[in-house]
Amino acid sequence: MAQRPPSDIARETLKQLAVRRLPPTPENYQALYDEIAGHRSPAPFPEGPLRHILRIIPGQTPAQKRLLDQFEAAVALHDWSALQNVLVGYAKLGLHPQEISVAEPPAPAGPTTLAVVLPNELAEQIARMVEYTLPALDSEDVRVHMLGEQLVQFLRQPQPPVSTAQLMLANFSYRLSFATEDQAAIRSTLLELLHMVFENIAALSADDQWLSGQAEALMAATAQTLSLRRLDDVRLRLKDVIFKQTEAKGRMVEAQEQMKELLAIFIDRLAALSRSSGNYQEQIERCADLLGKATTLHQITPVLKEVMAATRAMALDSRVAHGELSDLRQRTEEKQAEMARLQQELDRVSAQARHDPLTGSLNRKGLDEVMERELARARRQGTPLCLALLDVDNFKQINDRLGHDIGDAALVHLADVVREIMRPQDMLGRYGGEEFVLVLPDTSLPQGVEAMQRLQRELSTRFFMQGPEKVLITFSAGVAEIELDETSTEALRRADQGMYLAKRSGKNRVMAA
Ligand SMILES: Nc1nc2c(ncn2[C@@H]2O[C@H](COP(=O)(O)OP(=O)(O)OP(=O)(O)O)[C@@H](O)[C@H]2O)c(=O)[nH]1
Repeated sequence: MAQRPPSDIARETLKQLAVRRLPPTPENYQALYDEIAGHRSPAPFPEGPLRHILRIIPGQTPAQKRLLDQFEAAVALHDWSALQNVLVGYAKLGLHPQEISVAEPPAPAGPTTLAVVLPNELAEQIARMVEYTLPALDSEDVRVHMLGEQLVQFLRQPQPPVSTAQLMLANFSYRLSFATEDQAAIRSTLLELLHMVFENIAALSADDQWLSGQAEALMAATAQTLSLRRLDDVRLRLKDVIFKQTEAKGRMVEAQEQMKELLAIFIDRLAALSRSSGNYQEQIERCADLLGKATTLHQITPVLKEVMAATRAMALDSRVAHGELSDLRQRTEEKQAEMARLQQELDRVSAQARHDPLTGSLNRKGLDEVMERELARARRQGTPLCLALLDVDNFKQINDRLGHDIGDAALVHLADVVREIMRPQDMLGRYGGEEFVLVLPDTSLPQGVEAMQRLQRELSTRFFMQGPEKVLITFSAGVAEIELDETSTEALRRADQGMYLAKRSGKNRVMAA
């Protein structure tokens, strides 16, 4: 079919616009034109959007500037293949950093291909930061891990170009923002769940003061944002709760068993009693019958004898049964009284619990009280008071290698050595999982540091034996002397910082804070 000249098609298009009463917009004109011409016109060149891109792509280095000029020319000429070359040029800037010389700040215009590269030290710092971040993210988020690993790999190449690093960092941090949002949501949902569990424990144990007290403490701990220390606290308390619940359940099962036994004996006795009274009834009826028929004293005498014997046997049986039953009742009452006493005792001791059940050292509550008491005394008497915070070194390894129970035993060993080595007036409290606080009255900072170092030396000579294996337990510690205007919490925070420094400086050492 012969092609119609464009002027013809244009005329026809205008006519059709009028005939079809279409608004004369460029889109309607284009669509009608295509219809009449019988083909689709090529899409217009996107000059506007491309000029927008032109304004934002980097053009600092001479190489970038050169490519920018080429980009502008390609847009002006509507030249797709020139544009393609420019894009390939940009990609190469990032792909071959070794061909690009360092230029920071950018060198004056020149013919060589130059790009700004990241100083190696900075690149390494960023790489490490990304590396440290990755384990904290959800391992199921494959994309963020992949982007992170690519970024780390790229940053560890010699002289990574800033522009590529910037792009990769932007991609990674975009993805990271979702991942961290997810993490925050997971944490708060977990906290809510924990909170619900604790609420449930509290509701179930409303009549047990100790349990509901512990459950309240757990609820308070989970009402705040999470920190490792708080989690440790929650874990320890939960351990206590589980222990107490298991113990209480065991006692209940035992009591139930005893009650069942008593009831079984009781039923046996009742059955025996009704059996013997049934026999008695029969005997008496038979005797009454014989008596009715008897006409002589001779005939009556054996009947009377039988009645007497049956009555005596019945009375004896009743006495025995009565004796046994009152014995049973007494034993039941004693059991009940003992259980009530045990429960009261347990509640009383638990309510006042100041000690950690594992190591026998003070618990947080006991420690707080002791610190306040010693602080008041030190202020009254004008004597120095030191707080030392010690954390067992590499304790996770002990747990992982020897098991949690042996880990527990190691903590008990440490507490025993502390009690043996330190002065009687020094007090030991368990602050968290493998963290302990020592309250050292009448002790200046140098003396406190000296005392803790002595403890370290002694601990290294008293091995924690595991069969034939000698397990060496060491710790890092920070020591703070409480200042005049300071609270014990503030001093403890300083000691914590000292301990942290001791860990950072290689562990098994004591730092004054
Ligand atoms: N067996 C036992 N382990 C506990 C107890 N409380 C805390 N832990 C464990 O102690 C370990 C502490 O590990 P980290 O905080 O990594 O410390 P670490 O291994 O001592 O390392 P550093 O402190 O850096 O020397 C964790 O594995 C806890 O599970 C406890 O009561 N018994």
